[in-house]
Amino acid sequence: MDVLNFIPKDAMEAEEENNELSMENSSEIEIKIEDLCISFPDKEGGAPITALKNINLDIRQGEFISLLGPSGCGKTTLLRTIADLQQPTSGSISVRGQSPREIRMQKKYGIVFQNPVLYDWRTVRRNVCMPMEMMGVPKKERTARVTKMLELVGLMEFGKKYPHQLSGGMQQRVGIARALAVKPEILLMDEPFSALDEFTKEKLHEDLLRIWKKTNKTILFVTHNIQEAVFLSDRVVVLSPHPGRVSAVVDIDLERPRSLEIKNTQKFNELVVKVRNSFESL
Ligand SMILES: Nc1ncnc2c1ncn2[C@@H]1O[C@H](COP(=O)(O)OP(=O)(O)OP(=O)(O)O)[C@@H](O)[C@H]1O
Repeated sequence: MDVLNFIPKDAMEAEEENNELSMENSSEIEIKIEDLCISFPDKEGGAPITALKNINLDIRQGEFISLLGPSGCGKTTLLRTIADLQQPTSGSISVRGQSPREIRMQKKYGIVFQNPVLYDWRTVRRNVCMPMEMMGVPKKERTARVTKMLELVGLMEFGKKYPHQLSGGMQQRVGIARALAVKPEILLMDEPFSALDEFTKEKLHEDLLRIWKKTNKTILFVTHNIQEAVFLSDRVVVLSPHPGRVSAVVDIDLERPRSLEIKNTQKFNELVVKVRNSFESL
């Protein structure tokens, strides 16, 4: 079986039925970022480092947004601030009218990092289960939820394996299943595929789009890869460095559902050029 291509439709349909949010809400603003500035003290006693300057951005419920930019432009800082792992120096972020802290406390964020940080001594099932154990989800529900998530990411046959028995792409799928298992409303993904080879990455791109469509999550996806951002996103937020700021927001009006063939189209390549040309001060 080709694990990377296999995501059963039933699992996704079940997930869709379970989804508490309706597409009717899809034009609602979910995340509002206003005049956000973040500075860090300079470790050598110099002037503070301005990581982000005057960021203004509205993100709608159910959108797939990429934060794109070169190293040091503040992508991770912005994601961490939305996740309440970093506090604004000035300006504000509200999520569904609440603070990032309130949303984090309600477990409405799912976070996927570049390195999935799996526990080697736990099986795949028990890795996916772990956040639910910490939340005190009853065992019966945990078990059902893990099964559903493994179906969703195409790893049903690997539940009893340990992380070291999986490829990098499969480990990242476990990370996605674990993030989704707590039923987040918003998925925050920080360069989740950047360590993977191109073939695995492309398969995960297609599968991520299917999972996104079926679960109707809002996704914020950090990347420095222009093609990746264009292929996945509804909008690409282009960040430029020194200081980190939004230099453009590019609408990606490619039809959905998207398959890899779309990369061969003139429109895709025009959008890649448009995004590339929108960087400032590189
Ligand atoms: N905790 C911190 N203390 C001091 N400076 C920081 C801290 N976190 C980030 N910075 C600085 O803020 C700027 C933005 O960093 P950030 O990691 O958000 O960028 P990035 O776009 O995600 O980069 P990369 O693609 O390399 O991960 C950089 O100049 C970085 O050195």
